[in-house]
Amino acid sequence: MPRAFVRGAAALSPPALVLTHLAKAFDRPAVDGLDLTVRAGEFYALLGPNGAGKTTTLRMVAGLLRPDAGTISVFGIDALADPVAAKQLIAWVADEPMIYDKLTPLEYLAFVAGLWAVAPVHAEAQARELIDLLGLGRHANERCEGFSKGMRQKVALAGALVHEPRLIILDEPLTGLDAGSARLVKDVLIARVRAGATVILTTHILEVAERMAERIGVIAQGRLVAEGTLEELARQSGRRSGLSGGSLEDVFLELVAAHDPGLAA
Ligand SMILES: Nc1ncnc2c1ncn2[C@@H]1O[C@H](COP(=O)(O)OP(=O)(O)OP(=O)(O)O)[C@@H](O)[C@H]1O
Repeated sequence: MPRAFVRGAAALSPPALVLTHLAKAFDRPAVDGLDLTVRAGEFYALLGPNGAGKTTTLRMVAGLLRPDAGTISVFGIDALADPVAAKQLIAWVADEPMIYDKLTPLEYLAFVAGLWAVAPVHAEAQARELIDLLGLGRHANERCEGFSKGMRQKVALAGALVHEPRLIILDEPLTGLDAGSARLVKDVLIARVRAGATVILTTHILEVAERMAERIGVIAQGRLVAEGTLEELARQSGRRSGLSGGSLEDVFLELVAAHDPGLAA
């Protein structure tokens, strides 16, 4: 499908994700009145220091945690009122995903596709394509129990994509992958965005956000403290510090320190 057509369709779609005043506290607030909008068809990276509330936010979007307050809308669907409809549009890939060790990648993907009621012929074609794209072809018929952490991560990603979700949410998807595997995962995600899907990922690898994301959101202490393209973020941080330019690392540390002086170097 031509890219311009895909882009045009995305522009007509409701946003992939709208969070308003989202809040969740454990013994103290983890997500604290978060407002965030991710457009349809966008590659969006969520950055923030350890404990900023990124995973908690995404777990609420994926329907794994109930917010204390706020709203979650996924392509216009109220995810709190109709979680099943929202979940059908979402793929969630945790930072330490669970897969079934006794199954082979092909069996696991067939199982997951069955849960989503994907037609078996289509599911098998999807599964084989994903397994090949992620470099797992040689292991397609081996049980996952002998797989390395990186191989398991790729099986989990393939499982999350097999029902062709419109919103793909990944928590630290590239941590622990070698350079070759990371490249394969990045290529698969970019291909999905080109085909019209929306990707939201968290990462501590700033270069990933810098190179892949169309927009970057920075979270600190459970709130969105800055958002935009890399250039926009640099301008926001430059205005504060009186400096301009700088790498995403400079900009990120500046923005986070401005909202949490305890983190200032
Ligand atoms: N299940 C839980 N029970 C108690 N506290 C929790 C729980 N999950 C998260 N928290 C707390 O909520 C806060 C936000 O955690 P969260 O995992 O969302 O941060 P994060 O931005 O994803 O951090 P990291 O980059 O380290 O993964 C932290 O203070 C954390 O200790």
